[in-house]
Amino acid sequence: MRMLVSVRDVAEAREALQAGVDFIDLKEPSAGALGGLALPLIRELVAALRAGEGGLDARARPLISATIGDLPVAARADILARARAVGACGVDLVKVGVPGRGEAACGLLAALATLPLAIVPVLIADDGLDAAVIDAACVPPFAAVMADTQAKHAGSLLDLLGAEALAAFIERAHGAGRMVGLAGALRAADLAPLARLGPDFAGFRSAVCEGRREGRLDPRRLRALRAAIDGLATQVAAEPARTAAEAPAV
Ligand SMILES: O=C[C@H](O)COP(=O)(O)O
Repeated sequence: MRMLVSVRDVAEAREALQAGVDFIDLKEPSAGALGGLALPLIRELVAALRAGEGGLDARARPLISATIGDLPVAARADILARARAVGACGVDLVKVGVPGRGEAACGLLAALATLPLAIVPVLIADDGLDAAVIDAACVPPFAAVMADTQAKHAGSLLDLLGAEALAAFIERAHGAGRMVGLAGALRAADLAPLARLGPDFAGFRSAVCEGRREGRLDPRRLRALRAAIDGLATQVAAEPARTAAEAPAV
């Protein structure tokens, strides 16, 4: 399971790189769950990350994603324009929040699928995941699909949805050949169940900040989470052998 961390500036990007994250996600956490940074700042951060400026290690080469901001599903024209503008800043992936259910959300996904961009639909899952919306988000143009939460103080994505619903989401997305990411106030306690679910990556902000997610990244928490995720990989890799050897005959 790869690790995505949301950052708002060069100093935070440096902290995240030093901790060895796999994805740097450009976001303004105080502007909402998928708060967007100003376009000039996104361009500046992408250039600094690619060139290794400002103490950033260009050899680390994380994937760079950026969010477009929290926009209502009805603001389709604004969403498409903002996705194009963020994509033009040179990021690898453009994360677009898809709130709601039914035709409005599916219509937005169909429109996003026409853009010549590497878009990651982020299904806002506080009220559950709609099967039709999952299907519309799992079509080939999309680079990956994520589930995340809007309300960050109501528990983690796992608390809100439960492992069964998330397993069904991951199975559907993997079956369609999409990479899957999970986020939503995920904490260290969620790591073991997450690893069992097997998303391709997990996204973090709340768990790696001093205090609330609107605060600053905490290098100590970042490194501890990186180590815990690395430890999980070893643990999960060891599980099949142990299971085969120790499983009782039935
Ligand atoms: O995309 C990742 C998010 O920024 C995660 O934020 P969170 O851990 O506060 O939900």
